[in-house]
Amino acid sequence: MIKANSKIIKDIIQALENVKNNIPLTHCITNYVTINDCANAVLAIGGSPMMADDPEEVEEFVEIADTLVINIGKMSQSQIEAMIIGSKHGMETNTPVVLDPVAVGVTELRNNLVLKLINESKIGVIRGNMSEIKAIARLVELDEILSLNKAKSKGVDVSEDDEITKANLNDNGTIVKALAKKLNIIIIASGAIDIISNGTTTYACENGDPIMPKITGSGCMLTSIIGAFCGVNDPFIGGLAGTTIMGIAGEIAGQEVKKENSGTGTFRSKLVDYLYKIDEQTIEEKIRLYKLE
Ligand SMILES: Nc1ncnc2c1ncn2[C@@H]1O[C@H](COP(=O)(O)OP(=O)(O)OP(=O)(O)O)[C@@H](O)[C@H]1O
Ligand SMILES: Cc1ncsc1CCO
Ligand SMILES: [Mg+2]
Repeated sequence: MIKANSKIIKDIIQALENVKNNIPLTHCITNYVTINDCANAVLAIGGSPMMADDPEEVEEFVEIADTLVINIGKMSQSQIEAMIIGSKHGMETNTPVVLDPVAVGVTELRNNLVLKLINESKIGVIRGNMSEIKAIARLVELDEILSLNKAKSKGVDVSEDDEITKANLNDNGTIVKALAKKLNIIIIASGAIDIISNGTTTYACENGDPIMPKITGSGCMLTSIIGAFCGVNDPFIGGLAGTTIMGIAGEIAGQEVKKENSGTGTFRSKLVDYLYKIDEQTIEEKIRLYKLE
């Protein structure tokens, strides 16, 4: 376990301070299922969310934004057009682009869109559950995955066979790292244990609570706050900060919900509360982060 006074944890704390001080304008083209949760998560962490998806105005928004989040959870043809225009303009304006490839691997439409975004623009970070990350690894024919059996897809949620556990952590870490290296993109696979890699260095984060996947959008919220972090931080540090801070907030909120015997509705509110309240001392006390080989 990495010690609280180590450089990487100081960097994570500094990343949070940078968000609070600079209030990154976080433009999100995202699904209407969880759009309000994403906007509130970005506000709670200290960013400024802007949610709009008309292709006619997306370039103007990217122009003023510090960062662009693209979430393909519930697309329409016009949203797809906005995502393509937005990510290309992100590349032209050096605006970091963070992609949430919801349910990639399930339909051809999603596969083609994700490949197009990866190939024709500059994506900085991809954050998905392990089913989604493996699906992308298959789409780009990553050697490390070609020999593995494909788990049955389960829509927007991770399939049981793909869940990250202690037993498969090293194998999944190898896939995440190899994909990050091949694409030159920060790859974050979330789950009971989160894996974060830049292709050279790979971390695992054990924070979180099993109640987190029982509300819709904890993944979408995570990607949105990673977007905010990347607006004012290096994308690897931003990805690490967003992932660990979301895990810690979810863990504290989950423990409170259990103690007071309430449920997922209360958890959803408490998660936003703890994203808002998290500070240096809480991060130092609670973070459970370590390096993988
Ligand atoms: N079993 C678990 N135990 C602890 N934390 C978890 C667990 N499952 C997910 N999480 C946490 O929940 C958050 C969302 O991750 P998850 O992998 O569920 O995203 P997702 O499948 O994309 O979600 P969605 O599509 O509903 O937004 C992450 O912060 C992750 O660490
Ligand atoms: C439930 C759901 N359906 C499309 S997007 C979404 C939010 C979680 O990804
Ligand atoms: Mg998701």
